[in-house]
Amino acid sequence: MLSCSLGSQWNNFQTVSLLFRQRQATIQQLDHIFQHYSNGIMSSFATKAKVVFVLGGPGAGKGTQCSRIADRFRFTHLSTGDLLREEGSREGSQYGTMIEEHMRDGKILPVDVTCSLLEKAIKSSGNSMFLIDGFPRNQDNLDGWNRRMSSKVDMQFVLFFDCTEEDCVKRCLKRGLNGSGRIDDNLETLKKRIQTYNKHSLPIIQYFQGTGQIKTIDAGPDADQVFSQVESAFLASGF
Ligand SMILES: Nc1ncnc2c1ncn2[C@@H]1O[C@H](COP(=O)(O)OP(=O)(O)O)[C@@H](O)[C@H]1O
Ligand SMILES: O=c1ccn([C@@H]2O[C@H](COP(=O)(O)OP(=O)(O)O)[C@@H](O)[C@H]2O)c(=O)[nH]1
Repeated sequence: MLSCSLGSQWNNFQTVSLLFRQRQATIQQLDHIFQHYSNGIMSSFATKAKVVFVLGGPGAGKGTQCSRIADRFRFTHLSTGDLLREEGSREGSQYGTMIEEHMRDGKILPVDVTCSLLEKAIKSSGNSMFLIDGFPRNQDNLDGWNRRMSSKVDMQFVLFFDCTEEDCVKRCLKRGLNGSGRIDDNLETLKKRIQTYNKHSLPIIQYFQGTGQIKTIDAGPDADQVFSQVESAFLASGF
């Protein structure tokens, strides 16, 4: 039996090399053995992509912190909101109107739309470590992800930015006033986003709390102080 550990792969190569030196195998046999062993070595390196989900209320600071984590720990930051906005404004997209309407109403898009964009971004990134920012936001998201993606990646943990409703609203309104250009950074949509968050996203956060996969960050202080908590959480997980 071939083992996938590097130690035994090395022993296998030593055996092949000995056979060759002792002229006890034909070139064809050696080639066959070499292919077999090198496939084993390749599979021992082909590890699954690592994924961290990043959750929290609208404006909690998920995007701000994800940029810093990506720089510090070499993750690729996949903001589901940004992926949806890009898809929504892509010429010829069949989802343009649907995305705009859902965002304006603070509603969550069907998981197939979001998951397809995530899968495409993961495949084309060239990286193997991902922050998935703003997803999963409801049971449909979580079920769809589990059906489609969970066996293809290694979920590490869920980073939860715990922020008061008051701070969330203030930050989004300020972001809007500073020219975010987002159709949902206004008071009317924000009320709906907060309702959606409380009704659909909090139960998902509570679910992950139950499974022990959550790392909670106090998102109230300034961004530097928040990042020092985040950094400790990643270092404690071996990143
Ligand atoms: N810790 C913080 N304190 C105050 N403002 C913050 C903090 N973190 C982010 N912000 C600001 O709040 C707004 C929302 O942050 P963002 O990272 O875009 O949130 P999210 O991705 O959760 O919607 C941005 O304008 C950002 O500059
Ligand atoms: O997985 C996702 C992520 C975002 N959205 C939509 O995109 C909006 C903006 O999301 P984003 O993450 O950009 O902003 P946040 O509300 O977290 O500040 C949400 O209100 C939803 O309408 C969605 O449907 N599914």
